[in-house]
Amino acid sequence: MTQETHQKERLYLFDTTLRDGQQTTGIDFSLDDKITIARMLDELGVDYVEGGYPGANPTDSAFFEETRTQNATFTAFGMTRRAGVSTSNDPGLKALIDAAGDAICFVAKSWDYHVRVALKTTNEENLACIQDSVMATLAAGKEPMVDCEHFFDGYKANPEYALACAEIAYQSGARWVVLCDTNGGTQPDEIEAIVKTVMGKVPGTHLGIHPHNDTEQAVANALAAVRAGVRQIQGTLNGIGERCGNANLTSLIPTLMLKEPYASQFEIGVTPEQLSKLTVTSRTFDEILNRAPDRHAPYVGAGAFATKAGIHASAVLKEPETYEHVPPAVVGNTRRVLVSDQAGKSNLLAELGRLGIVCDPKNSRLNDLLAELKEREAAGYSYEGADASLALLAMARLGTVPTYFKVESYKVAVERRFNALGQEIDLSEAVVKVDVDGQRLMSVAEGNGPVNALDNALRKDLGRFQSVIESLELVDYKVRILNAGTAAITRVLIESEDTATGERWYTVGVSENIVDASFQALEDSITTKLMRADGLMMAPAAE
Ligand SMILES: CC(=O)SCCNC(=O)CCNC(=O)[C@H](O)C(C)(C)COP(=O)(O)OP(=O)(O)OC[C@H]1O[C@@H](n2cnc3c(N)ncnc32)[C@H](O)[C@@H]1OP(=O)(O)O
Ligand SMILES: CC(=O)C(=O)O
Repeated sequence: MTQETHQKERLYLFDTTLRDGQQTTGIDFSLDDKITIARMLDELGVDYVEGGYPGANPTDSAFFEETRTQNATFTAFGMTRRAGVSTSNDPGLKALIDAAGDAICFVAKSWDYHVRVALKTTNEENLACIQDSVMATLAAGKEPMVDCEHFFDGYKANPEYALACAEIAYQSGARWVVLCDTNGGTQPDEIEAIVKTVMGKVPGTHLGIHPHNDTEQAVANALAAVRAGVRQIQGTLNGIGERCGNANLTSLIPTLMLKEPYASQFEIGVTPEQLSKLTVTSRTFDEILNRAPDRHAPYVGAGAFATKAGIHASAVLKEPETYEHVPPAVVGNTRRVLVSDQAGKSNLLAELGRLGIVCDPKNSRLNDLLAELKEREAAGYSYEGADASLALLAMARLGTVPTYFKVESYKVAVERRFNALGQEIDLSEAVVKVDVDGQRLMSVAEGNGPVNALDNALRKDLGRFQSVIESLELVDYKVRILNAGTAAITRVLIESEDTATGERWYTVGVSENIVDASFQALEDSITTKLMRADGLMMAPAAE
């Protein structure tokens, strides 16, 4: 019997987060950001890290002075030599060649329309610009590659010229000729067909793809190009990039490693161990960008393996494969069964388990709790994102929750007045009366708004519990108005942190009155802190 050995083909990942990603509206990396992100990308296992455009701005120039990647090929980006100028007289090209880095990726025109309008030169001179720039890079001992800008649009307008640009780049010695869907409008079938014709001029082992996401098909276009023969993919972390973004490497990496026909045909530089860090990499990157991670992101979003529907949850708990396309752990994500108005008993039991609340599935109070949760959700509560409030409610209905303090009453006054200089002064003042161990405590506090004043007053004096809540901090406060008109209901979600341990939890309040809704969420937050300090409530398993 002969054993069939199957050699996988190598597929290369080229990351342009620090270059095309920097062209995203609203994203502006600092030098420190770039250094951190380059390290993350290197650890993730991509083959190329394109660091930016040395010479174009002080951050990129400094970055190239300070940074080296350990594993990935560190790449500078820039344009080919300017038309009508020799390579030795082009300061931009000199800055690129002189910059640290192992490779240079040139952006070159490949659409004759752009040559005429943007460069204002001849087709022949543009071909000479490509050739000279590649050869100068080789002469400097670096790896040249050429991003053929607008390749697909250029091919549709003038196929001979677009192909001539790709061919001259390859024949001059470019390691990679990268076909760019710069305006992002090309469809997967077109990509596949056009790449196949380019393969007649440049072998697939030297071809790359750089798709943009303007029709939300950058990932599909990258995969179409791979099926047609290219062996390098350019993309970014979390899909950032000019306009609607680039091909999302955070989605492409697991697809290439876990899905057919790619998984059997190709290997990439990312190991299964590196793949298991994908979720943390993606979320850390969002943290650097100072934005909330997309809950619905494929593979890595908090909702990517979250099950809400009762019928699904019941099956997932029997065998996860029933509703999961891959096991969440392979990408470092976790399974989550949510409790909401779509839930059944299976959801509830799973979530109670995650919150560390032990409950016999036959406990008759479970059905009552589920019914109450659904009624509360109908009234505006949302427990999906408020696990501490859910835990408190469940513990109260299935067992007991200690009464640490009882709020007898509270009052808030909001005042706007003008001082002697005519300056406007906004003042909020709250008075809270609480009963702790039969002793009435009254606190008065001011704040920059009624909710802040209330929070300050409630936490000013909780008697013997005061030292326990000292490390409690509110880190986020979200208000949502649930229906329009005079009967509007307000839902308040509060995120709290124990600054001593770094633990965070979420509580919810709902009322026709924003102050009352906030007060409910604040009370739940403080009770959670006290119960955790007493070991009566666990921190939930990580999402
Ligand atoms: C498809 C892409 O994503 S390409 C991404 C390109 N990235 C960036 O542009 C970001 C960084 N860019 C910059 O900081 C600046 O544009 C610089 C420093 C590169 C150049 O700045 P300036 O010299 O002021 O030129 P400016 O930006 O106004 O115009 C670009 C010039 O380069 C020329 N040019 C554009 N592409 C190319 C190319 N591939 N090869 C040769 N020349 C080119 C244009 O014709 C234009 O020349 P002109 O000034 O004679 O009209
Ligand atoms: C080079 C590049 O970023 C593009 O053509 O889209």
